[in-house]
Amino acid sequence: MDGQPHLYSFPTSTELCKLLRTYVGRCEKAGLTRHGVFKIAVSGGSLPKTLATALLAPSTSEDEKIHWDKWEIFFADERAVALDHADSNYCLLKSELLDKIPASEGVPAVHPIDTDVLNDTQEVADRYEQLLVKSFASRDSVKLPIFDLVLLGCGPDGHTCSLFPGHELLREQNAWVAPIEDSPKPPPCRITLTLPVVVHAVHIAFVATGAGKKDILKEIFELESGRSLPCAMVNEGAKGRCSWFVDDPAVEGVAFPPTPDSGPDSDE
Ligand SMILES: O=C1O[C@H](COP(=O)(O)O)[C@@H](O)[C@H](O)[C@H]1O
Repeated sequence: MDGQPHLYSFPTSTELCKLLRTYVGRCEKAGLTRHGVFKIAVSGGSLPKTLATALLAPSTSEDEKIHWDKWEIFFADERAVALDHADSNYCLLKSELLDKIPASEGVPAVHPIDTDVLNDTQEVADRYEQLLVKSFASRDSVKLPIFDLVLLGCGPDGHTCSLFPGHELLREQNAWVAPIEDSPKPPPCRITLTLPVVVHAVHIAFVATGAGKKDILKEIFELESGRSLPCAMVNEGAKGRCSWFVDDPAVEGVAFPPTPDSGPDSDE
């Protein structure tokens, strides 16, 4: 695998969703081969809707089939709010995707935050980290958890998860999950996977669609000033394990380093 992030650009989000499904399916297969389950961390924002379109479409072949009962779903970041709150990433994923999975296709294991301690964001983060320790302990020597796939969004300011530009959390090296109480995007109190955990995953993929992402993608991929943005730091840390799924409006006029292969992770 080469040392650069892969960039897959599609005329429309319909085409993007088709390839995103193929990519997630390959990541799932690799996870199942490796350890019999598929451990995925998902983001909020615009991602759950796109992911739902990709994954809820009927499968056209056995290869395309999603084995939901083998999925363990974690949250790349979460807002410190009740699970039925409009700001909750869990709530969003549930309404967009989880509630729509046909029962006959199996039920994924979903790991939301512990909402008993919402008044203490550090404790919410600590408990989520403990959950990861338990979930990953039997497999790894748990220096860092290794997700099979982390699915990320790219905010218009270059943030990803709840890692914001210039924030001290970008320097966190020890915690797996960290609290943030001064998020520049509301709500202020959140928890997030830290950068070392995100870039340690087997695969990392960004999904960014729409003309609203054009300026920030230009900065991330073309400009020196973009190198310190959280999304660019993921690119730098994950290199060839990182893929971007974008539509044409999101990358109009953006010059990218060439992607050397013909399809998502075709070298695996
Ligand atoms: O606040 C958040 O924003 C980012 C980006 O969202 P998008 O709507 O621009 O895709 C998201 O990835 C993150 O999970 C969420 O908490």
